[in-house]
This record gives sequence, C-alpha cells and structure tokens, in this order.
Amino acid sequence: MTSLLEQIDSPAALRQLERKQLPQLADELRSFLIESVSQTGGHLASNLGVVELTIALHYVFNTPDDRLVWDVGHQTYPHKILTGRRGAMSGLRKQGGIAGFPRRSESEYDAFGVGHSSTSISAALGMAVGAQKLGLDRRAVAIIGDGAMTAGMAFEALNNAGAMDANLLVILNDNDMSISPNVGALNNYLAKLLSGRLYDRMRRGTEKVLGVAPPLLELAKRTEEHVKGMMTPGTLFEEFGFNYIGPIDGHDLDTLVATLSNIRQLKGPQFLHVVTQKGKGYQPAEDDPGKFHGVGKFDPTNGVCMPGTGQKTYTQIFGDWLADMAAADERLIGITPAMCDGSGLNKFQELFPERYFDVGIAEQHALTFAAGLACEGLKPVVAIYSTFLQRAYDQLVHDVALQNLPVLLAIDRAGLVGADGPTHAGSFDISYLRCIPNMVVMAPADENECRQMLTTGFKHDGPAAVRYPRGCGTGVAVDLALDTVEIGKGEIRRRGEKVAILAFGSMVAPALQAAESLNATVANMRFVKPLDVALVLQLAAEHEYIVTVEENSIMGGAGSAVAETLKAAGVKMNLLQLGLPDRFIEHGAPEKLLAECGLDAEGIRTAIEKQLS
Ligand SMILES: Cc1ncc(C[n+]2csc(CCOP(=O)(O)OP(=O)(O)O)c2C)c(N)n1
Ligand SMILES: CC(=O)[C@@H](O)[C@H](O)COP(=O)(O)O
Ligand SMILES: [Mg+2]
Repeated sequence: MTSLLEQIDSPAALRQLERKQLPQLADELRSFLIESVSQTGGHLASNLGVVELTIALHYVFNTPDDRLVWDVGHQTYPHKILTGRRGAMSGLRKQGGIAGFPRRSESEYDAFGVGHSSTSISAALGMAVGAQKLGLDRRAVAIIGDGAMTAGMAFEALNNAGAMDANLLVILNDNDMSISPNVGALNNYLAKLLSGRLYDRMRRGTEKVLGVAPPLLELAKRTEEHVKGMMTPGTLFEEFGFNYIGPIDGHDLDTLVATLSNIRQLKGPQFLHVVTQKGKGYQPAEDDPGKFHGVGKFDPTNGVCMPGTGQKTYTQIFGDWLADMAAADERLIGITPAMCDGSGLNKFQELFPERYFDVGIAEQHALTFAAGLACEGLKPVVAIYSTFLQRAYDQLVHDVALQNLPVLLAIDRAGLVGADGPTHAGSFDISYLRCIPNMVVMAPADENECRQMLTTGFKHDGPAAVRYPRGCGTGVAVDLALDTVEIGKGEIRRRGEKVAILAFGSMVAPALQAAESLNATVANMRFVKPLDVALVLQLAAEHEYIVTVEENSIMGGAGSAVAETLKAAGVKMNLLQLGLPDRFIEHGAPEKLLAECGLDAEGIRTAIEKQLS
C-alpha cells in the first residue's frame, strides 16, 4: 500500500483525499506517532486518542483560517504532523526542535499557545468574537479534554460563551481520563451521559442520520433536534446555552466528518461531545494510559521504557516523606490538583485513601480547600508544580497567607524542567512567594534537607513552601527521622576568602564546585524567607564580593532579597546576582539550558572571575 501520510504536508493536501481514504491515513499516522515518540519521548496516550478527531477537524475546517484551539496542547502531535511538521517530529521537545505544545511562533496552524490547561474555550471565544467584530466568516473551535473541563476557568468561559451568539464550537474530548483516572462530580455526570442504552441508542441514531448525509443546514438542524430529543432532559451544557450534540464515537471517521461538516454550518455556541480512548491503537498505552501519558524513550515493540538510574527523585523523596509524616500525624491531609503521579502521592494515596484528595485540575480550589481544612485544625499539604501554583496566586495570598493558615506547599518542578519548556518551567516562584507576608519559603540543597524542610514547614504554624527541582538531587543519604531545621538559619558550607557565594537550593552544589578554584566561601542559605540576615551581614563584613545564585528569575528573586537586606543595613558592596535571565527559556535538556544561563559550576565560576577582573 502506498503511504498516504507521506503525501500530506498540509491540511490542504489532506482535504484532497477521499473520505474513504481517511482510515488508512489514521492507521499510518498512529504507527508514525508510536515510532516517533518511542525515539524522542513525549506525550503519547492522549495523542493516540485524537488521531481520527484531528484528521476530521483539518478535513472539515478551513485551517488555518478557521481556528483550532487545543486545550493543554499535549495532544497536538497528530496536528503537528498534518500541518507540515512530520519531519520535525524527530526533534520534538529537543533544544532547537519543535515544541511539545502548540506555539504561535512555530506554525500558523497553532492558533494559540498552551501548556497549562483549560484556557481553550476562553481563547476560542475571543477569536470567535474577534471574527464577528472583523466581519469574518471564520469558525473557532476549542478542543478540550474531560480532565481540563474540570477546571473553573473552563466553566467561566462556558458561562460567558453560552450567553453570546459567537460562532464557537467546543469539542469535549471525553476519554474518561485525566493523567490519572478523572475525578469529581462532572466526571460522574459525563459517565452517566454515556452510560448504557442511552449512549447506544444515540450512537445508532447519530450514525444513521449523519453517516449518509451531505452537510446541509436543514439536515444539521434536524440532527440536532433528533439528538436533543433523545437527550431529555437537557444536558448541563444545554443549560449553559450551548447546542449539545453527541456523544459520538471519536474513532469513527465517517461519523466525525459528517457531524463536524454539519456543525460547521451552524451559528452560535455549539458543543460536541466526542468519546475517545486514551492510548487508542497501541496496546501498552491502552492498558496503562497513565504511564503513557508522558513517557521517555521506549521500545515500540513492547512498550518497555528505558530504565531509570535507580536514584530517588525529589518527587519520590517527597512521596516517602508524605507517607511517613501522615503515619506520624493523623491531621495531615494530602491534596493534589490532578497530579497524583507527577507529584509523588501514589504511596500516600494507597496507605491513607481517606486523607487523600485529588481535586481535579483546580489549583485555585486546591489552595482554598486547604485553607478551609486548616481552619478546622487539620494540616493540609498541597503538592503542586511551581508553574501551576501561578494559577492559585490570589488564593495563596488572600485565603492562606492573609489568615496565616498552616498550609504546606510542596512545590515540585521548581526551576527549569527541560523538555516541556517555558510553559512548565518553575522560574518565578521565589519571586512571587517571597513578597507575601507570613510565608516561609525554603529551598533545599539536597534530598536530605528537602525531607527536613518538609517536616519544618509541616510543623510551622503558618503558611510554608518547600521548592525543589524536577528529577534527582545530589544523591546524599536521606535520614528517615522526621527532623526539622531552624527557621531562618542558613549554614556555611565552605570557607574561603574575598568572595562569598550565597547559594539557594539546587545551586548549592554547582556553587561549591565553582568555589574550589576561586577559593570562595559558600553558604547554603536554605531560607529565601525569612532570610538569614545575620549570615548575610556577617558574610558581607568578611568578604569583598557577595554573589547570589538561584534557579529562579533574577528579578525579584533571592538575590534581590539579599540586595534589599544589604541596602537596609546600609552596607555598600560589590554584589553579583546570578539566576535566570529576563526571558523565557526554551525546551531542551535541563543541564544544557542551565549551562546556557550560566547556572552550572563553570558558568558561576566564569561570572565571578569576570566580576573580579
Ligand atoms: C493548569 C494545569 N494543571 C495541570 C496540568 C497538568 N496536566 C496536563 S494534561 C492533564 C490531564 C488532562 O486531561 P484531559 O484534559 O482529559 O486530557 P487527556 O490527557 O485525557 O487527553 C493534566 C492534569 C496542566 N497542564 N495545567
Ligand atoms: C502536559 C502536562 O502538563 C503534563 O503532562 C506535564 O508535561 C507533566 O510534566 P512532568 O513530566 O514533569 O510530570
Ligand atoms: Mg481526558
């Protein structure tokens, strides 16, 4: 059989195919995806689930003029492949290669940049209203998963869109999975919508009518009424002011193409419910969609992943601590906004299911829910990625910190994260946390200190945060006792002359290396807030140069805290602040990216030498 995929370098070429050729294209696309991701790593299961939907969307809609807005964007590999980036897939998420998410700068087909979830309906609504204002006959389509639909932002957008007449299509890609199994009342509701005879009847009805029909407006109207007739009482989405259509089988290209063609003729807010399977067509991913949500390299013949080093990651150190601390204190409640596995809560979930809460993709709610628990004397621990905590900033300030509530934030993925790139980098948390009154902000130099800081934050009677990076630390032995560190106290790790390097968290190790040839003093500052002012002033008095190093934006970061401290004490001295520059850092291998930012031992040494000379 000749390859169809190789002929498709744009949606325009795809639209030249006959409809009956599309299943072959889907097969080829799926095989290509598996092979390609097995070599690069990346998000696999969600992509396998949207192969047919992506083909149908580009087949029916006039992309790029019609706007496809993918939610999260981790499921856009088929979209990238069909929009001229098949050859670039070998460089996926590598430095200089294409991104793992849609990027407006990467392709005209990437209508909106994403990485964080639940933005698609708002953005697509903006585009639909924009088209209206400009007098353009353009369609805007938001494609959102059932997991992403659990976020408040999605509902804010539905609420707004349902009361407007913009030509917006929302496609709910319902695979009954978030990264882990999806949770919550909405998920239960969707399951009910799909359950039993109702769904069977609907599928038969929808297929019968749509499968044979040309995409005429009249027919579409009748189809809608037909579907609605079967869907009494109105669905939640109809109550929000949308025309609800579906559920339809998201792997049946005939149904997809016919339905989308009809919907494209309709005006006003439309809602299409599509049912797909995460990992579709690749047995290992169908069997374990959570594992294949995001994978490293693997053997495509059997799905076996490349073995790790065996060294525990910070995430695992946190996971062990959480289980131990929960055993020691029954007031502990563990909360995750849909990142059980990524944040390392699996062990805790298994041991203490009644104290485990996956709240869905709802970072804002996670924080305020924790605040409520804290009001009742419980001890909530919110495990959250640095980048996703950005979403819950007001809740942290207004609900947690202002009331000085004892909520512990276990902030994973602080600093550069590598392949996911700037949407997921934790570049700002030190800056945005240290300006909040009442906060204690800690950055461990190694895994052992991480465990101690988690205990310290947990026992502290107020809001506290421990920020640690993705992956492994120095590999030091971890003392399993639940010891604490003194709040606001740093330590001198190396004594030298002339130059004092004040290092925070992950930068302590490279600072120590850099200090060797410079014979510099190195302090492990441990606390961004409260900063060890006495130590800062002592080091300032004993040295000619102060250098701060952190894996966070220089602007407003820990170095700024040191600068403010020196200024407040009236100390005038040479101060060099090292950290992330004032630009977004692209995807790539974290070590290389850090080196490019001058945040490896060599970079720190060179920067100091330059300053000295
Ligand atoms: C604000 C935010 N929180 C958490 C995540 C991490 N995350 C990425 S994909 C995902 C699950 C999405 O589920 P769904 O929308 O159903 O898509 P599926 O993977 O099932 O295709 C989560 C929790 C994120 N990207 N953004
Ligand atoms: C798309 C998304 O937001 C997540 O899947 C994220 O890519 C996970 O990152 P980690 O691999 O660091 O857990
Ligand atoms: Mg899903």
